[in-house]
Amino acid sequence: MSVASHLRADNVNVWFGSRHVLKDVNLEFPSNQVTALIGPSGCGKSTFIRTLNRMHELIPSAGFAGRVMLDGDDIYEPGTDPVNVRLKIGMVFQKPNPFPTMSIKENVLSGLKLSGRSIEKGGGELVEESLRRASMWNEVKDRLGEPAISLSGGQQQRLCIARSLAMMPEVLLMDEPCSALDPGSTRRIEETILELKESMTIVIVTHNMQQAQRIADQTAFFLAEDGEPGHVVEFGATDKIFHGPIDERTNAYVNGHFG
Ligand SMILES: Nc1ncnc2c1ncn2[C@@H]1O[C@H](COP(=O)(O)OP(=O)(O)OP(=O)(O)O)[C@@H](O)[C@H]1O
Repeated sequence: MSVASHLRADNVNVWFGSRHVLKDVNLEFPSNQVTALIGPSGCGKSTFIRTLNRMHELIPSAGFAGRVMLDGDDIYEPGTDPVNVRLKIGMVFQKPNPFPTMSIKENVLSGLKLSGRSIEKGGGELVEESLRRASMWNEVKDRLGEPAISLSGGQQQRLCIARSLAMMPEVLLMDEPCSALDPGSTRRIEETILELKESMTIVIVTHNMQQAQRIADQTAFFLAEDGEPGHVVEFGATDKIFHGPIDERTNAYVNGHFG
């Protein structure tokens, strides 16, 4: 298993208009590891994760400074195509967002089609592989032509994961992927994440402290204090953040005293 560093944020700063919302974020995401981003609402976790694949810049008032290095190359380097960046660094959102009337199979292939990539041999093998990796092949293999809306919420979220996987990303960003799901579906997604990390780098925003401890190798605690921009208070091995944090604010947050 590779331990080479894969994704790295160097001095990331973010603004919305003139409002500075993230200050000097430096984080490292080694390959084959899951990193959890935790912190109270509004501290900038979603904003930060969107800088990691250049989705942040789709917001008109968005400002950005810093570097995000993918295997040594800055994804913000002038001349770099953001569409290519987003193919390598996929994203799964809080609310499952499959195309509701498109079939399960078409949904898996939809990201590829939208990006204009060619699909080999009708895509059958890729659909199967992606659904297997998202741990839902056995559930849907006999109903690939049915619309995505016929799936449960948890299945729809795994379909969205399969859609991302069909693009063969190197990194998967997940913004609270289980917040709309029941505990059973949440567990299944967590199992999927642990399997996926064997082949990619994963960054996940979560409000669920148990979830971070179950799946994350390392954890970063974000905080925005007294109108100041959000920043990383503490970053390290998940066990250390939850059971031996250095900073008193981390200790208070992970033990549910605020946020
Ligand atoms: N599109 C936007 N335009 C202006 N301000 C925004 C926009 N999106 C987020 N913000 C502001 O940026 C700050 C960080 O928001 P963000 O959603 O990243 O926080 P978060 O930690 O992910 O919160 P939550 O846990 O509630 O999802 C907040 O003050 C928010 O109001």
